[in-house]
Amino acid sequence: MAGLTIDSVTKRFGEHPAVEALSLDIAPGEFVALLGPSGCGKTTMLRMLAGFESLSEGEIRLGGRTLASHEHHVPPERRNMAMVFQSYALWPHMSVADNVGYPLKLRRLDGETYRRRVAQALALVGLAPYAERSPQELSGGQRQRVALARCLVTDPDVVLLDEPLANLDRHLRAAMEQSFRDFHRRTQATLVYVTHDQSEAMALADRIAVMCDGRLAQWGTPETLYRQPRTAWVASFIGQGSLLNVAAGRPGQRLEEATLMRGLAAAPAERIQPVLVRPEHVTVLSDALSPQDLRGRVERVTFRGERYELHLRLESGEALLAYHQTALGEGQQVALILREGWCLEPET
Ligand SMILES: Nc1ncnc2c1ncn2[C@@H]1O[C@H](COP(=O)(O)OP(=O)(O)OP(=O)(O)O)[C@@H](O)[C@H]1O
Repeated sequence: MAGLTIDSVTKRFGEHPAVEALSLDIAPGEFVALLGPSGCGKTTMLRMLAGFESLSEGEIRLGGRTLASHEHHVPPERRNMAMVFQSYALWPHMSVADNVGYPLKLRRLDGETYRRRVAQALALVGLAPYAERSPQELSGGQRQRVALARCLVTDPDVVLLDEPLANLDRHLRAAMEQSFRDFHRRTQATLVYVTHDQSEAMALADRIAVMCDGRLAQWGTPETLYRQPRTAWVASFIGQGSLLNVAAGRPGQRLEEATLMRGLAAAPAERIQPVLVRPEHVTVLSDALSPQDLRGRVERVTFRGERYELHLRLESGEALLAYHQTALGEGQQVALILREGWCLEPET
């Protein structure tokens, strides 16, 4: 298995850079997500990996081999990569088995080898009993599994997936996430998965590249992105949380309760360090307030089944999100303890 290197890749359409100086080192067999809002360049990057799009600058390598640079372009069919699209792209007039075997036919494979590889690929995605059906007779999730089987039949080094769950409903998406994890475990292929859905990326990927306006905002494991986001933009994109200004700490530092609470109590002019506070790190006390407490007013309460979400307003005017086990009245005053905060880089 070969690692995939994206080295300072830029793609311009006219003057506009869709991807700018993007570098990622992807380990062999790693499951990587490209995550970001619509228009940030995820699909363009994936299409450059597949070979459907040329590069303006930089280089893409698989193992030691250059796949693409400004001067050099290995065509898609010679990259040993497979791509799964949002739309499944199945042939409606062919059976499930023929759809899966199609890439082998293109490679002029026939006979017993052909039948064995199609059967193995269908078994891997749990669709062996559906081999002779037509794709129209399958559910959305089953069609997406046919598309997965079709891409793994060629035994690719790298599988590229472009929002493969976007057309499925929420329940089916959760079941399909498990299919993707199984698929990854069994094939050991390197997977690059494009999505704008942070919870999907967090659930699936070993590492996530968060993209913003064609650039890499942060590259790390789901845990790192959640606990140690670099900027307020990344923090707002991954999970929930509140942004407060405090007079303590420096970017990349974790603040413990005492320092955080002191830093919040300082004069407004001194509170210049942006800090992320996750809602699970806020304790809400609803009885007997004392004058030195940090206070907030409940503005909105949302029931989430296992807990309530409280949207609070601090006396400084800043908004704070907290979780709580019981419902509180809107307008109620509460005392707050912030147990932990993470210092962010100021936005440039
Ligand atoms: N063929 C093209 N010609 C001109 N501009 C393009 C082309 N393809 C993409 N772009 C532009 O490049 C930018 C990035 O597009 P891209 O499709 O890569 O974003 P994305 O993050 O995948 O978005 P989405 O999630 O909506 O698919 C956008 O501003 C888009 O308009």
